Amino acid sequence: MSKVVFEPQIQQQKTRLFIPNFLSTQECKELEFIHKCSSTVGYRPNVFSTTLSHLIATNSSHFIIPFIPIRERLKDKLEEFFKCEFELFIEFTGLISWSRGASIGWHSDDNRPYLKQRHFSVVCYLNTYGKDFNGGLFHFQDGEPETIMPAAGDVVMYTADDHNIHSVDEITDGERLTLALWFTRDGSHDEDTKLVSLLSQHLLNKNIAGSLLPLPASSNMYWFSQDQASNDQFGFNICWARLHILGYSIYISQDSDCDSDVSELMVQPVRLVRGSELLDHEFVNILYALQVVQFYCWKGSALQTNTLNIDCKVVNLLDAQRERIRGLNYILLNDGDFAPQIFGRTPSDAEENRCISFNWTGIVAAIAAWEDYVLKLSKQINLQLPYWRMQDSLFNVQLEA
Ligand SMILES: O=C(O)CCC(=O)C(=O)O
Ligand SMILES: [Fe+2]
Repeated sequence: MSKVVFEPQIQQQKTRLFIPNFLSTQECKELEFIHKCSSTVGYRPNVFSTTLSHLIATNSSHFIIPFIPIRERLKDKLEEFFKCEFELFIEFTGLISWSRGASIGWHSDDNRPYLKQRHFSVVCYLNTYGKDFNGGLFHFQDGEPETIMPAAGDVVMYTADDHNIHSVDEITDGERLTLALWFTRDGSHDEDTKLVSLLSQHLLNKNIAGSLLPLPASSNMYWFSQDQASNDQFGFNICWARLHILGYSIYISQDSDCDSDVSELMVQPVRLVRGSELLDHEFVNILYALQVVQFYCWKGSALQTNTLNIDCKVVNLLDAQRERIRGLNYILLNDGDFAPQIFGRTPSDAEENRCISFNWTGIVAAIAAWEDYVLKLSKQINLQLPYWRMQDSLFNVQLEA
C-alpha cells in the first residue's frame, strides 16, 4: 500500500503589511490638532504622548470621537490580513510624537515581560518625512520593506514578536507624529473596558450641559526637560512652548505670591499676546487658549472667509504687562531658544509652521468655531456612550440622523 506523503508546507507566514494612504489628510490633521493641544511628556526622552485616558482625565473626552472610526477600520484590516477575525482587542491607542534627539534602536514591541500581551503593532504616520521633520526613518532588520519613509496617511502593521525587529533613526529636526496602536488576543488587556469605565464615571457625574473646557492634569506632566529622570529644573512647560513657537505670548493678570509654582499658573485665566498687542479676551486656563490657537492653525484659511462681522478688541501692552510676561516666560520657558530647538525645524521656522497667516479676527472666529466643534463631538459621545456601556466596547454606533 502506498503511503500518502504530506509535503511540509513551505509557505512564508505573513508578518507585516504596509498600506499607503490609509488615512485621509483630514483625519491626519484632526489628530494632529488633538495632539498639539493635549500632549504630555511621553515614556521616552524627547517623546510626547496623548492617550485616550488622558483625554478623559482632562475633561476632553469628546476628542475620543475622531479616533473611533479609525480604530475600527484599522482593526478590520489587521484581522482580515492576519486571518484572525473577531479575535483581537485593542490594548493601547495613543498619539505619539518624537522630537529632535528621539530615537529607538533594534527591538521588537513585545520585548519586556510586561509587554507580552502585545501581539500586533499598528503605526499610522500623521505627518511627513522631509516636510514636517527630518531623520526618523523606520527600518525592519530583515525582509521587505526594509525602510519606511513616513508620509501622512500611510500605515504599517506587523506582528509584535521577533519576526519584526525594527528601529527608528534619530529625529534631527521637527516633530514626527504617529497614531500608535497595539492589539492583543488577551481580553483581559482590552483597553476599551478601562475606557468605558472611565468615561462612565466621568460623563455620568456631569450633566449634559457641563463645561467642555479642558482641565489641566498635574503640571509635571507638561514639564519637558532634556533629562526627564533627573526632574531637571531647566526645561519648559509644553503648553507655553507650543504657543511660543507659533509666535504667541501669554499674559496672566492675577499676581499671586506663588508665581514660581507652575501648577498654580496652569489653572489661572490667561490672555493671548502677539508682538505688542494683547487680545482683550480671557481664557479660563492655558489649555483652553492652546486649544483655540491650535484650532485656528488647523482650520485657519476656512475661518478667514467669514470674519467680516467679528468684534475683536485688541489693546497695546503696557510696560508693566510686558515685564510680567517676561517674568512668566523666565519660569515657564527658561531659555526661550530651548523650545524651538525641540519642536522647531531648522532653520527656525516659527513662521513657516502652518499658522502663516495671522490676524486677531481669525482667533476670535476660532473661539466660536471651536465651541461649535467640541459641542458637536460632545453630543456624539453622549449619544454613543450608552451603547458602549452595553457592549463594553468603543464602536461607531449607527444612529438615525
Ligand atoms: O513610530 C514608529 O515608526 C515606530 C515606533 C516604535 O517602534 C515603538 O514605539 O515601539
Ligand atoms: Fe517598536
